[in-house]
Amino acid sequence: MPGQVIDGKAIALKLREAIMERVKALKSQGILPGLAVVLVGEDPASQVYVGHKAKACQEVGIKSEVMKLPASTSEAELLALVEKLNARPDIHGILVQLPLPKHIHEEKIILAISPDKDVDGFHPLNMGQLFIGSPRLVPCTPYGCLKILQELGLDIAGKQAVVVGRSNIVGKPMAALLLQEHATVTICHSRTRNLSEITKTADILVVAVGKPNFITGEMVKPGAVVLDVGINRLPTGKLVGDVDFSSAAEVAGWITPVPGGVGPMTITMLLFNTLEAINYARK
Ligand SMILES: Nc1nc(=O)c2c([nH]1)NC[C@@H]1CN(c3ccc(C(=O)N[C@@H](CCC(=O)O)C(=O)O)cc3)C=[N+]21
Repeated sequence: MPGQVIDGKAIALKLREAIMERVKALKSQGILPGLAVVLVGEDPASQVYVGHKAKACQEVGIKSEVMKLPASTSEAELLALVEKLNARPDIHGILVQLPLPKHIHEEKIILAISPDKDVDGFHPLNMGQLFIGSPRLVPCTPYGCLKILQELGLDIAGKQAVVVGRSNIVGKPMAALLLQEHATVTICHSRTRNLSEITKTADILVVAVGKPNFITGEMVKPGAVVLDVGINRLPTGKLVGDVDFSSAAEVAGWITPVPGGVGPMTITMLLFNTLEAINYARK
């Protein structure tokens, strides 16, 4: 029997309604949540994502400030802007859109963002807190994947979870979150041998490799939950994930589509983290 398609958009909308209520309550206490989104360069895909983020903020009542800087911006100039934003009491969250132009060291910028305003959860302090089991601000995409599992009422404890991809922004924090929820976690990557033997053991399969249709139905355990983090634009203009949806959906118990799966949850968790960051703001 083909698996059920997970409506990430519907789950995201439901969570955003709760976020909207929290924003209202904060405003009645005189607190206006503020998010700064910094975009360096003119990458068209990044422009679109930043637009989505600003619109989502507006819809729930969060103040967003989008700062667009030319690709020629120096590392020192970007660091100076981050310092300014760190010091602003009206800005609770700072997101510097990645990837950055090659002449800017991403690691240096991430380190410069105050861990208290790091709504991406990429700062080593927040990443470290997650890995020692005391999560603070949690990276939005893996957090969104966890919320999907929780909202659907799917058990994680004791399950076999396989994460395909070992990036700092998705694979590693995803593995840490699943471990925290008591799954038995395996991380696979480009050097993994017998990948399909391992993916076939997964009750929960999370795929974040950036390769269109990389995981096919034969690699999926019958009944598994498949979360597809990939967003790949084909030359035809079609948007596809890292999972071959049609073959995997025949085998999986639950599966996220692309678009309309994990993506809307990522933005929802960014809104959520912006409200969380208010708790870390210095009074
Ligand atoms: N510092 C930083 N933080 C990020 O969180 C970050 C980043 N840099 N750089 C780029 C990636 C990408 N990303 C997406 C978020 C939402 C959708 C999303 O909402 N997708 C929708 C629509 C897709 C579409 O139509 O284009 C969907 O999947 O249904 C996609 C991609 C956040 N990123």
